[in-house]
Amino acid sequence: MIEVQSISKHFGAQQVLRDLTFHAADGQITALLGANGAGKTSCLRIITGLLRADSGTVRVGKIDVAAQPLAVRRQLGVVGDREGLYERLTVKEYLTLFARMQGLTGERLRQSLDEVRGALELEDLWLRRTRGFSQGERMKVSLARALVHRPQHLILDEPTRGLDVLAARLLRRTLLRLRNEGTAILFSSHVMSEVLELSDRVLVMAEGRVVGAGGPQALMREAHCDNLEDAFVSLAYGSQREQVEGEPA
Ligand SMILES: Nc1ncnc2c1ncn2[C@@H]1O[C@H](COP(=O)(O)OP(=O)(O)OP(=O)(O)O)[C@@H](O)[C@H]1O
Repeated sequence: MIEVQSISKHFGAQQVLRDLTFHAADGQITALLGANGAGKTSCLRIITGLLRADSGTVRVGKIDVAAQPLAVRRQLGVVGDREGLYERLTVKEYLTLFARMQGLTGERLRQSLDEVRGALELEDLWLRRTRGFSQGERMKVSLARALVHRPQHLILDEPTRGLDVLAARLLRRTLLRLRNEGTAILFSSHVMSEVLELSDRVLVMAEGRVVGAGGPQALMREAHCDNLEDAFVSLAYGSQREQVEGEPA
């Protein structure tokens, strides 16, 4: 479970997160929907420990991110908005490096590498250096890096951006399988069809707060809309914006 409790964040004079509270449960896919600049990436970066909140707490699997960032990283897989591939390394070398940094050795290391190579269809790329990889190839390697230590929690920032149909489909299939295995998945997206297909729960963010939360169907009912895009527009750009999710997770 990922628990975000009353986090706030300023950049200079700009307040980007305002007393933000929500949770993402194990065995569920939770989507963060919000306009450009709503604060999704800032929020995800705080959860992963890349950015510090001004106030509030984040717990991943009950561990406080600010107090024990390394312990949290062991439980967390992250596919970020900036791909950090090491272009001189082959896929195998790159994933081995990250798996070792997560403490995997010997048979466990070998098994984990075999698993991600098969699950993400990396066979043809395995011994290639990542320099010049296409967007879809880079995503597959990033996702493999995020999953190689079998984390209980997975965070993805706009994961299907720039992917072709087959790569996006592989990603969606992988997320649904992980969800069914009990992983807590939190992802941001602007693609309504993808959010509708994948999400058990949607958090609509506007101006650094959650202004709507629930299953896609429930959000549509709440907004009196028959599609998610209209419901999102109504909730995110409606005149009355109140934080609706204030309960401790
Ligand atoms: N390091 C930073 N320094 C200054 N301002 C920042 C920084 N990071 C984010 N911001 C600002 O905070 C606001 C929220 O940005 P953030 O990237 O969290 O939004 P987002 O919801 O992910 O947007 P998008 O959908 O466009 O990716 C934006 O106005 C952005 O310019």
